[in-house]
Amino acid sequence: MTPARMRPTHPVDRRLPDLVTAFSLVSDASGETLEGVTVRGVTVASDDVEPGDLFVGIPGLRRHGATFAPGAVEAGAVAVLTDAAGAALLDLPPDVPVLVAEDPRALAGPVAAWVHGHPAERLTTVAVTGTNGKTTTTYFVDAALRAAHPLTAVLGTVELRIGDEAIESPRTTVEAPVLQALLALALERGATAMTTEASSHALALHRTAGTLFDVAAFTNLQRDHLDFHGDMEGYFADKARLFDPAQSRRGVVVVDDEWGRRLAAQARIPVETVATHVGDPAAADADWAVVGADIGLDGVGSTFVLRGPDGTDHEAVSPLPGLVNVSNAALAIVVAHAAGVDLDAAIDAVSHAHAIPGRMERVIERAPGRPLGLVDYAHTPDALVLALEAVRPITPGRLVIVFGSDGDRDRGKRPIMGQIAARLADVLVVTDENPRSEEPASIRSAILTGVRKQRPDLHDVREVEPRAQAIREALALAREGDTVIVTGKGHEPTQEIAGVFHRYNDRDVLRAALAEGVVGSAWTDRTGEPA
Ligand SMILES: CC(=O)N[C@H]1[C@@H](OP(=O)(O)OP(=O)(O)OC[C@H]2O[C@@H](n3ccc(=O)[nH]c3=O)[C@H](O)[C@@H]2O)O[C@H](CO)[C@@H](O)[C@@H]1O[C@H](C)C(=O)N[C@@H](C)C(=O)N[C@H](CCC(=O)O)C(=O)O
Ligand SMILES: Nc1ncnc2c1ncn2[C@@H]1O[C@H](COP(=O)(O)OP(=O)(O)OP(=O)(O)O)[C@@H](O)[C@H]1O
Repeated sequence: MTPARMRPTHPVDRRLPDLVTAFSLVSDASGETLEGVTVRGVTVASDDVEPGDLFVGIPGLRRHGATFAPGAVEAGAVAVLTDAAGAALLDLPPDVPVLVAEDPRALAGPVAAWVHGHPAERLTTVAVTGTNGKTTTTYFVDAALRAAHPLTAVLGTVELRIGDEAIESPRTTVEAPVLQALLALALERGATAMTTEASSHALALHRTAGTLFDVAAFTNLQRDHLDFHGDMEGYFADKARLFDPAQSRRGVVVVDDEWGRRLAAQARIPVETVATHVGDPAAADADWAVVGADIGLDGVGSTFVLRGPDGTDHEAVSPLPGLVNVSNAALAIVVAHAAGVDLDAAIDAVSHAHAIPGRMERVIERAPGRPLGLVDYAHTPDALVLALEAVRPITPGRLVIVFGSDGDRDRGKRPIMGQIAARLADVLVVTDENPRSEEPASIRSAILTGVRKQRPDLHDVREVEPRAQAIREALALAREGDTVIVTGKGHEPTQEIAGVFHRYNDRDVLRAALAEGVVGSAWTDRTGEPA
């Protein structure tokens, strides 16, 4: 099923004249024409139209959505909402009312919320924004919300999940009408809470408009997406939109970086602050602070002490490796508490949070005769450093990495990623990620240029394709005490090669290789050297 089809199964027919009145829309249709029309869904994409929909023709960044109104009407749209420029493009049958508003993109969410009966008002809702850690934090928050809510929904980069039913997600934050329909469906299924990632694109493009979140969360801000937001100020301003009274009731902000401190100072909603770096001066002024952390608990996660606003210390656990996940876990606990979950229950639930698909996911558990096998989404230099630094303290043996770099994307990062891997890991298996239209060998070659800077003799470096074979070779090289980390693709269910999406998943390959008995097979006891 596609996300656009995840709609309530019992939609309510809403009278178009009521919608016109509720949003003060201008209509070209006579009162009589409007009178007979009812809408039961909303979409901004002609391909997603279902019979009975209102099609919103958005003036896009590339083209005007109104151009696609005839196709939308053919597919069953009963009315069109657009702006004056869009209306001027239209030549529709006279029985299809055209409604005009100044900013249809900003209205798509509120109109969809209205059509679906404002589902968010009947759910506990949380939105998580920030450059890194959104997915992880969202799943930790969901784990904590489940302590108080029998059925929850979680929406983000990895999947769109309601209870135990999930479909692949097309992007980090779905289109505004899709979000409202998902909320309505979640309600129908009996959910009482929902957590979503809110990307900066989504906030800039009003995809979350129409929902007043109970709690908004901010992880951090690092350089990213400047092609879209212009500069860091623009990027920050778009993230800050989530902390507006029209968008969220209250906020929880990590104040480890300057952007978080600015956000907390300027937000026009009540904000609780969280400092997650032990010993950071920011902790003195923060409401919540991580005052001690012990990484490597049970060979993987970490324990930490979270000091609350009343000065009480709480022992907590992050089930995922590395200090960044102490940050994410601390934030999630405070967010869930702000959303009404008992603090001890939130702490307990986060400590037992299930694996997050492709985020430091433990696919092979460390065991006698076996390495630890992890899959992580790190696909930028910064994330790669964090991932490898997180894994080193939990690796008594050698750290083996399988990695590549994307085609048709930032070429500059390829040698940097190679150099980082050579510096922070012991054994490197360089392979393909999503080569897209590029020649895979030339991407690997650029990575190896960076590897050579750090390790000119290429000792313990292999170049292997295809990716599945690279994972098998890494496992063959690994022994008890080692860690094999496969980075770059995380949960992704496909690999894009020469324009074709092939079904492929790192976790499946790791599991299959384990089952085939590949672990350690490259070693011969006689020589002590891998074959
Ligand atoms: C850069 C960006 O975010 N673009 C978004 C923007 O597109 P746009 O304004 O360029 O749309 P357009 O192509 O000019 O089309 C205008 C309108 O015509 C409609 N249309 C277009 C073609 C057609 O056949 N029928 C039709 O109805 C489109 O749905 C749209 O409503 O508005 C569209 C409608 O809301 C979005 O679908 C589209 O997201 C595109 C698909 C996208 O890829 N966005 C990515 C960059 C994104 O949002 N990523 C973030 C995560 C970023 C990260 O952290 O990595 C995310 O939340 O996933
Ligand atoms: N709090 C954090 N600070 C910095 N880096 C982090 C943090 N949490 C996770 N990371 C790193 O960022 C990468 C992506 O993590 P995650 O998927 O949770 O973030 P995200 O914001 O959802 O990013 P994306 O939208 O790309 O999935 C991981 O590889 C991890 O190593």
